[in-house]
Amino acid sequence: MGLLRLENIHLYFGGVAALSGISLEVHPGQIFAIIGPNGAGKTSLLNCISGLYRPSRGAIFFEDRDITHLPPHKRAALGIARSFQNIELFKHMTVLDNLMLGRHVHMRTGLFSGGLYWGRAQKEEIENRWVVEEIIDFLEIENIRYKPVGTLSYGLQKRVELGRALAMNPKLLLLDEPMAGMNVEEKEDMARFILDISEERETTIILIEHDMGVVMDISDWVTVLDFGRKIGEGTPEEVQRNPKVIEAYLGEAAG
Ligand SMILES: Nc1ncnc2c1ncn2[C@@H]1O[C@H](COP(=O)(O)OP(=O)(O)OP(=O)(O)O)[C@@H](O)[C@H]1O
Repeated sequence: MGLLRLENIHLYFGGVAALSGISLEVHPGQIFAIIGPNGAGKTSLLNCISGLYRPSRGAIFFEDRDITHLPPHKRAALGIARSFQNIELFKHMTVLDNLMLGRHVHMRTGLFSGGLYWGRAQKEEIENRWVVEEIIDFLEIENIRYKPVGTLSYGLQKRVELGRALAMNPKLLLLDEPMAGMNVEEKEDMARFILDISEERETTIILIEHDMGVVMDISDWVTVLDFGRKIGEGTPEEVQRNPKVIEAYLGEAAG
């Protein structure tokens, strides 16, 4: 059974078709890559999955439940978390506080409850702190937990953003170009964390990435988009041999 299923997704902006009839199935535990040239529709597809965009046509199922009409926060509560192409953290706040904010989807008492609920809120806060400390260990960012995010290097900020998505304990993690703008060493670290998230935390991952070396190294399955259509899919080996994919994208990426 697929964890996530997209059926015939169409998305229009005015007269422009950003996505034309995309169907796909993501299985539990997969690292599932979406690749394709600029403007192919990758981010639009991710936005349809997270709920930021509502498809013009088609349906989306998560754990066999139709989520097509659910808003982003309800999808997040079901276990779908995302990171953004451009870092969207609170730069003046510490690493720890940014990660604690990532826990808010799990707080029953809410951020501003007081009085009567104080005891429960305090207990939840302590539990949340445990979860976040475990993520801090996992991402090896113990020594920067009290630093304001804005003072960190780009690579570390991306790692904190990953941590914030992980703080939601997602079943499905959506990563939009997690390695963009990184140097080789930072990319290697990020690739290792993605593999560890998949293996140790048993989280399914959908990944948009332009670095083909990384994609082919770490993905289980690759889907290729071009002009809003799916032009190929398969294992990394299959996709690299697909003439349509080579013509539309890989030839250009390799050259
Ligand atoms: N909010 C929007 N309003 C209007 N058009 C949009 C919007 N978002 C995306 N598009 C259009 O939809 C098409 C697909 O864009 P999208 O950003 O999904 O591609 P992409 O594959 O993620 O590209 P890149 O690799 O450059 O990030 C493009 O033609 C783009 O101009």
